[in-house]
Amino acid sequence: DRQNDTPVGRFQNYLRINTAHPNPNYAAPVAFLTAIAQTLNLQIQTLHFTPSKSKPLLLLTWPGSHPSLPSLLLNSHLDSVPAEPDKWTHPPFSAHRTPEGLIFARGAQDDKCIAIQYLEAIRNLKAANFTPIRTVHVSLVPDEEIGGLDGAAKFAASKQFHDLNVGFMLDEGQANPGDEFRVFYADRTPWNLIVKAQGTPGHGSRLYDNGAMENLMKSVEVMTRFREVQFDEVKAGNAAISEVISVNPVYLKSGIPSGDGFVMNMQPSEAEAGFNIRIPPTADPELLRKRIAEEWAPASWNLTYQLLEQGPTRDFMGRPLATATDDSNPWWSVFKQAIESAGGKLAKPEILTSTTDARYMRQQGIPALGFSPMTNTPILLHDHNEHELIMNIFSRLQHLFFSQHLKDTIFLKGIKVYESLISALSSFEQRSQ
Ligand code: MET
Ligand SMILES: [Zn+2]
Ligand SMILES: [Zn+2]
Repeated sequence: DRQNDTPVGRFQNYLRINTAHPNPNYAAPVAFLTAIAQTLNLQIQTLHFTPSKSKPLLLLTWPGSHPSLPSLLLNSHLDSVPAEPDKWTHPPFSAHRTPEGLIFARGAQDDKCIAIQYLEAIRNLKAANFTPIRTVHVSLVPDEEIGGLDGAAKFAASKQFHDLNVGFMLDEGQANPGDEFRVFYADRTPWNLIVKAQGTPGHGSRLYDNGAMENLMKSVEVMTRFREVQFDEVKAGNAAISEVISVNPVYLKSGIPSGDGFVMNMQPSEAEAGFNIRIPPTADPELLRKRIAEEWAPASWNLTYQLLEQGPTRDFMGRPLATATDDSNPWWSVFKQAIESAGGKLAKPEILTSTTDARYMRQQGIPALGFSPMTNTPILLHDHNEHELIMNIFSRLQHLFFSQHLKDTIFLKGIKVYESLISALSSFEQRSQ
């Protein structure tokens, strides 16, 4: 119907497909986006990087007039983090639109908005008879929220990807409560660290050395001190959060279960803690590995550890994963001009506090920027009541009362920004890149 046959209608319908972990439905969004791509006359491929074929990657292509030039890649992930429906004002997969034009849904900001914006921008450019010089690809990838190992990681390492000859990539960014567009030239790489302690068990009343709890607590204390030193740099204004190493405990596990509680008069022989670590490109990963082995989880305290590095920290040449935002990167000035010609103002380029799939493309040496067209919007990714917002004072006041959404005017303006970006970046002719 007519309501559905609009950019906002398509956005809402996409949001109504539940692609939240731990069991994202990938078949439905692939079918949905394929149908849109057919109406746009794009080339459509569904790639699989797992034997079960349960994690499809949809690759859409708009061939350029000079297909031998390096191409432009626009990326968005299909999956989202889970939602706790009880804590939302509107059900997280209803894509409810308030009278003020706020759309509530898990994935509204992270990052289903950009998938639809890419496709609507292409629709408008095609309607205006624009022909790209460079080929434009849109990748809709699975599993970003769980590390991308069966998604972007395998895609970026594949022959299919290599054959795309990608020259530049745009990926997701983060909303800005202010009115500048945020752009990200690097991510922090996530490491998951599990520290396991063993120790002497015994009666709950005894005082002795080398208990599992004591050994684990020593580790937690050392890591907490490291965390404080990093955080103090941020608090003192010497660094942004994204420029330091963060180490946050995410679970603690020990004790001898009894009924719905624990045995209280026994000291356990095993204890475990999990940490989420994020490493900026400026940090030395080797130094951190050494620190973990020698200071955080030394064998001399009866500690062992598992370190899962979720993706690279260095590119294929051993360089930090950061995209240049100066004249050494010819794509940068084209990007910047495209934002300006759409009437936007760019914020100072930042490192992203969190992580995106762009790290896998940067690893291949491809310049990649994280970008968000969400200005004047509260940062609600992974939060309850994710949404988009308007710019006038009346709406800002309204926002005080309806603080959880993606305002459709911001969403529609975002389509215009992507039209400007796609047309400029795909028309950029310099051959050396
Ligand atoms: C665990 S890989 C990254 C997943 C998600 N984008 C995050 O930053 O947490
Ligand atoms: Zn995301
Ligand atoms: Zn996310």
